[in-house]
Amino acid sequence: MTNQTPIPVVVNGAAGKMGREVIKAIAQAPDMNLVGAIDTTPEHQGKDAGELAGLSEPLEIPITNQLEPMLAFASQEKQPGVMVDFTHPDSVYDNIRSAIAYGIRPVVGTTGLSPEQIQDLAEFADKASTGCLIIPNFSIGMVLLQQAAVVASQYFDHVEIIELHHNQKADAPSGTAIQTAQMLAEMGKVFNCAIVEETEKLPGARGSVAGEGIRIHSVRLPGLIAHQEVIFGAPGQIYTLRHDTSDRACYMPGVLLAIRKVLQLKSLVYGLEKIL
Ligand SMILES: NC(=O)C1=CN([C@@H]2O[C@H](COP(=O)(O)OP(=O)(O)OC[C@H]3O[C@@H](n4cnc5c(N)ncnc54)[C@H](OP(=O)(O)O)[C@@H]3O)[C@@H](O)[C@H]2O)C=CC1
Ligand SMILES: O=C(O)C1=N[C@H](C(=O)O)C[C@H](O)C1
Repeated sequence: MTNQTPIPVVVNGAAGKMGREVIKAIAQAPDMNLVGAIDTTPEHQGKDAGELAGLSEPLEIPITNQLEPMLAFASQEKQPGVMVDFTHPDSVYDNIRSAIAYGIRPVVGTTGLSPEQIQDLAEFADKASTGCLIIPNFSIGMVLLQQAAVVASQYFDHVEIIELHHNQKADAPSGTAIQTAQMLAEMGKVFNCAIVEETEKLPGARGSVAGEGIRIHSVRLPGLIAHQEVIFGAPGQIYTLRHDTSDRACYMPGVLLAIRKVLQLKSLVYGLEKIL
């Protein structure tokens, strides 16, 4: 490790399930320094971010709901700063724009951005020549599953996606399932040509069509964390790819990599596979 100044990092959504995990990971990364912890939850205001994350020692960084002043503060650091965002689909677009406006590089795990919003943010980041990473899934296992699915899609014409998550998840389908379907749709063929005329006796029974005929089904249950199956079918065979998350720690190597990589970028990049 060199003597370089640590990367100043602001965590947005610091009191959430992912935010707490990110704070623990940053506290253990010698090349990073937590400079701000934002969260809107009223009962966590003023609490120490480290203690809330379960660290034995306080980090002396209190949780605040003041994003803009914190971005302004981080922009005064010697090193360019990074904002990690794990908040909510309703706020993430504005959070990214604010960070870029202050010259702070966003590393975004929050899902639920529309394609139009992502396009708009890409133009905004381009104009500001500022790196921005939007990563629907930070786990290496999911990148490998998606790569395997792309290979399989060359040989199978029928595929459906099932994603299963905890029931506190705000958006459906998951950002990962949408990205997986996009990757398959980019293969340049139409999947799942119907061989009978189908009638849905209950609306939604056949899931939602993401593009090129690819259907996504969303399951929400307590007891789940994050899981995805991509199921290919052909006469006489089924090929199933499945990824299971058993601990949110699985996302942390990807988050730390993204914090380091975003400083080298001058535009918006979408997907962990692009920075590996
Ligand atoms: N890319 C990836 O690999 C992963 C992505 N995710 C995504 O990350 C997001 C967060 O997930 P998770 O941590 O499980 O969710 P949580 O609800 O546990 O955490 C979100 C936190 O952000 C707070 N919050 C909400 N709005 C704002 C805001 N405008 N500014 C600051 N803080 C805010 C929430 O407070 P309050 O509860 O009071 O609203 C909460 O404390 C989701 O979109 C999820 O899909 C999750 C896991 C992995
Ligand atoms: O909300 C979650 O938990 C997760 N959200 C992301 C998504 O929507 O794809 C990533 C992972 O599935 C966990």
